[in-house]
Amino acid sequence: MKIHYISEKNSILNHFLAQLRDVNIQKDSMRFRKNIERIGEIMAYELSKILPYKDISVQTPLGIKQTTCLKDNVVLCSILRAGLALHTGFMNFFDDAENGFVSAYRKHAKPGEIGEILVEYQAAPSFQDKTLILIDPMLATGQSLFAVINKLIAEDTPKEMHIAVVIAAPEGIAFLEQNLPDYIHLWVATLDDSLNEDNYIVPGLGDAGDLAYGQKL
Ligand SMILES: O=P(O)(O)OC[C@H]1O[C@H](OP(=O)(O)OP(=O)(O)O)[C@H](O)[C@@H]1O
Ligand SMILES: O=c1cc[nH]c(=O)[nH]1
Ligand SMILES: [Mg+2]
Repeated sequence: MKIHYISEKNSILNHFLAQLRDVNIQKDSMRFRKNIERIGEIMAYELSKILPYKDISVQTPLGIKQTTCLKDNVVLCSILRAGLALHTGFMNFFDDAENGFVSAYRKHAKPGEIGEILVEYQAAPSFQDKTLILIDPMLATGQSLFAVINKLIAEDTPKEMHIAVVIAAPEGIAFLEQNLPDYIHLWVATLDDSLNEDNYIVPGLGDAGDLAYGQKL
């Protein structure tokens, strides 16, 4: 797996990340969602730098410009729920991408246990020979992404696969590195210290799905 850490240089990304984590600013769920969306836009731009491009000519009102545009079709696929706001950010830049949505949840997980990950709902196009970008803001143990990827690649083979996460724990990165094929790219906005006993990322930001959309039963 090729890993890209995109907040190593200072940029406005760090400003958005700081707001995401701040317990006081988190009370404003609209700002939380908007910051995740803005981070999605930045990640989409960084990721776009390594995608394949093709030569094209564009007719302007005054002449013809030889330039380039994306070569392959892109499919954006996010994991419910927390992936939705990040998905919107990616969609703002990859505006003609196809889109997919997959659910992943932990069945009977007791505190401190990972539990079985169930991937039940899936509404996604074919991504055979396309660029698949899998979107989820939090990479904790890596079990959710692993379960989703296994289900997806059992059905179709993308030409390229990119995983985009906002905050990653070293444990989750190590798990994906050991268990996923080398050709996959992992894009990490920021790397945190570790997981706590409930498999939450520390310092992290808390529960991304709840902060964006409210607590669930
Ligand atoms: O790496 P893992 O240990 O699998 O944890 C990460 C998962 O946890 C979060 O979703 P969550 O299960 O909280 O669902 P939600 O988005 O509905 O809140 C997050 O968005 C990931 O999908
Ligand atoms: O820290 C974490 C871990 C999983 N899911 C979250 O939303 N936050
Ligand atoms: Mg959650």
